[in-house]
Amino acid sequence: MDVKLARTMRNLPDTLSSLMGFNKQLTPSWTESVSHIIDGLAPTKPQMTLMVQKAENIDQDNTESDSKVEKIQAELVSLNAQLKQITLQRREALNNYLDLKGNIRVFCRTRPFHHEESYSSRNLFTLDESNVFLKVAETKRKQYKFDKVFDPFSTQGDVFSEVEPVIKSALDGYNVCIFAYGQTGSGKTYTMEGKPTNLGVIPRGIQTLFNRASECNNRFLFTFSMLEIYMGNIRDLLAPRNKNNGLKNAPSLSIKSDPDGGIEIEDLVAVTVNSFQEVKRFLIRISLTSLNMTERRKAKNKLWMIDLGGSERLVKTKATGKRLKEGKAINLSLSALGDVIDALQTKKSHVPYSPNEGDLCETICTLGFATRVRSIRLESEEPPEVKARKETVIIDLGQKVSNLEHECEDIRRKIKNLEETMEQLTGPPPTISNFDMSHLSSEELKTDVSSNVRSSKNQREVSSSLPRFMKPTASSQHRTGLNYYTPVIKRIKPPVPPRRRPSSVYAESVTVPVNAAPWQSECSMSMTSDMNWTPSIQDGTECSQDASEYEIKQVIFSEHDKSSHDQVTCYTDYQLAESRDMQNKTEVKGIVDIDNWLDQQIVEKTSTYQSKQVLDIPRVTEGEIYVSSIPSPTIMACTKADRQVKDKRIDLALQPSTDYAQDIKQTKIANQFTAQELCTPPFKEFCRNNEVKGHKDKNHVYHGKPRRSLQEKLEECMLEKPNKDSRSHSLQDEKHKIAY
Ligand SMILES: Nc1ncnc2c1ncn2[C@@H]1O[C@H](COP(=O)(O)OP(=O)(O)OP(=O)(O)O)[C@@H](O)[C@H]1O
Repeated sequence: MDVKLARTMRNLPDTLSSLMGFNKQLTPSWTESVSHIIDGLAPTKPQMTLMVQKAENIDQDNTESDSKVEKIQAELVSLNAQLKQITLQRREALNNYLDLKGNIRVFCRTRPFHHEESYSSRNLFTLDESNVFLKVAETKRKQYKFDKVFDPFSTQGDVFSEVEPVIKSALDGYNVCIFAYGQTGSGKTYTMEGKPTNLGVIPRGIQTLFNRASECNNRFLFTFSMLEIYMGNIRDLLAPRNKNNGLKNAPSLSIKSDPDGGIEIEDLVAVTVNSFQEVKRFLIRISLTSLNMTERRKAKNKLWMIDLGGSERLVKTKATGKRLKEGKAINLSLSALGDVIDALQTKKSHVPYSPNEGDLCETICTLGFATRVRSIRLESEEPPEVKARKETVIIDLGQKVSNLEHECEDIRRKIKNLEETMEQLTGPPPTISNFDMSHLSSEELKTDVSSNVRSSKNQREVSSSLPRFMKPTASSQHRTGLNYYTPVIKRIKPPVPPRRRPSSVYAESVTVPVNAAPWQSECSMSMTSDMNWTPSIQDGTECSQDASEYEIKQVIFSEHDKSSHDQVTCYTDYQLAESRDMQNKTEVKGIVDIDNWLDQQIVEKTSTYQSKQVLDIPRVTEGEIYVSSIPSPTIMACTKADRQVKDKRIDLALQPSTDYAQDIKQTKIANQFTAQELCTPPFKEFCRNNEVKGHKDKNHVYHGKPRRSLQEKLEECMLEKPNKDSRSHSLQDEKHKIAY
């Protein structure tokens, strides 16, 4: 009946119009057909009853489903509000916790002894939770105090659990810098990078960032850069290259600061990454120890994770030639790092970021000095009762953070379930297409890049004898009459909806880093440059800082930006939808998509790099430990950009209490002791097959090879075809490498 009825119904208008006007059609056959239609249309009584019932059921169903949807919507609104509230509380608690713990925190980790290490050296130190006691003479022990001491049995997880809260705070808009300091072989790389089976701080940190970012209501854009500071020059390790334009010839980059206090490294390639897996591709591929950076839009907070060059003394290394030069520069750099920290710690009126006020780091000094000095306070100044109260508050806050994190997780789970139910009831939500995230980030970066290039053109003429990144800032040029100052071009900012500031704490975390940020992120670089400046002038040696860096730039969009879409979507989804568009935009502006970047490298005759890279990496099993006479400690310092905590509930002095400069100084002294009394250079190297290679001259094995820059290593990996010679050369030359 249905098909027939449908046809009849379709014809009904014609039929009715005929009835109304065209009497001539009232023929017997027409009348018959109309009666037939009417018969068909009129349901029988039982049919009618059924239809009415059906209609009632549908109505009822619709009403039920509508009320269900309404209920879910209401629940979602309430849960999202709760989540927002709890997230703010968590953020506030976490930041209070970190502030109380100290904005500069120093950990000491001693690595396990190798079985070949002398037994006598094992009695040279003892440890407790926060002290290392070093036996410096028969009856004399020196005490070194840290925020936490990790004994040789500590795991990578133990170390990371101390660092993790600081890394999480980077997502809240704080600048963070984590670096490892210690002599060669003390375990810096192991701690920072780890091994594939036992990941260190850097990969764990990156993973945490991605995990947290995907849970968060904000959207993030992570970009990844990698650079090396070597012999006074900054080189971009991700810059496109080919055979003719090898890394050796790659131009040195300059650090540029702008009047806003922002610091940028000009023309630095930034590759977008969407997941930990993508970052891992870099790690695998480049296999470097390094530094990470997160960047919050507007606030531009950065996370740096740095594996510094070895801190051993030159007298011990007996290095000559290029190696001596490099060693000198590294040690000068490290000692300048100590001086900077010392000045901050002891609240000296001048922080030797730089030799004079007219150099590159002027802006950094100005912006960073007050913030840092305010945050540093010697532990000994703290009365015991305050300390005790502080400890209690820290424990409470730690517990609070963890409870709140659990609450957040619960709520997120509920939200997810409700959204799934909603989807079943109403169908999938519309896809987001109107939120152009790429233009926000890339526009900003575009202006940065272009302004960098612009200022660099001017700067290039200034003091060309200096490494490029040490050139004076625009403002100092201006002040010293060089007049190379070029104002940063007016940034074309994309239209951004007004930012919502749900609470003072959130507002702080959004706004304060703009002022407080520079010192943290820039100190890494400024220390590097400053460290080198004076010595380079004084002794004429080349400057170098053998630290390499990863950067992850992160753009966080305010919740308001996102709330217009009324749904939580992680960046990855968005990125998929917009990837082509974004790619086109970002490539022009110095940000490239990871696949593109990798393709570029492969196209540029690097098809062999992977096997080369693998060959270059000695596989050291977990059981193996690099030989050194004493597991001299790796010092890890974590810093978080300071800002005032306005939580009235905590009426304690919030100054941190690390004796950092003292620690650094003492570490230097310790190295002297170890050099005289304790150290015997390692005498074997690890090979891929774990075979121990003996050497006639042990010192030669340890010191004989110049420190190869990361860039050189990379270049070798990228440009050379693997051959037996290079492979054996590499295996013999490389004492050890990062095992990624
Ligand atoms: N905590 C640890 N547990 C086990 N092995 C460790 C630990 N720390 C370091 N090692 C091992 O000691 C060796 C030297 O460590 P690592 O390469 O990290 O030193 P480093 O300080 O980074 O040296 P360099 O300054 O030359 O880069 C490596 O083989 C590493 O696996």
